[in-house]
Amino acid sequence: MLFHVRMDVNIPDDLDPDVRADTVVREKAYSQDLQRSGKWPHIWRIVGEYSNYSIFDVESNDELHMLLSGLPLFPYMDIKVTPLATHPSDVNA
Ligand SMILES: O=C(O)CC1=CCC(=O)O1
Repeated sequence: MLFHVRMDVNIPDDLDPDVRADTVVREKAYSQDLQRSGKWPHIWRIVGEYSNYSIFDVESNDELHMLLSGLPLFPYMDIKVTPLATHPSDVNA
C-alpha cells in the first residue's frame, strides 16, 4: 500500500540544543534505515519549509502508523497522510 505523507516539523525554540541535535541525528538514522528497507522509497524537502513530502510503501494503515509514531521527531511534527490508489491512465500500472 502506497501513502503520500507530508511532515511539517515544529521544534520548540526552547528545546535544549543537545536534545534537539540528538533527536535530529536519530531521526536521520531511523529514516535512512526505513529507506534502505524499501518501506520509505521517497523523501523530498519542500522548498523553503522545514517540511518534507514522502512516499511510504507498507502493508497496512497500522504499519504506517507504527512507523510514523516511531519517528524521533514525531512529538514535534504535524503529519498529513494521503492513501494512494492506481490511476486508470497510468501507463506503468
Ligand atoms: O527534516 C525533515 O523533514 C524531517 C525528517 C524526516 C526524516 C528525516 O531524516 O528528517
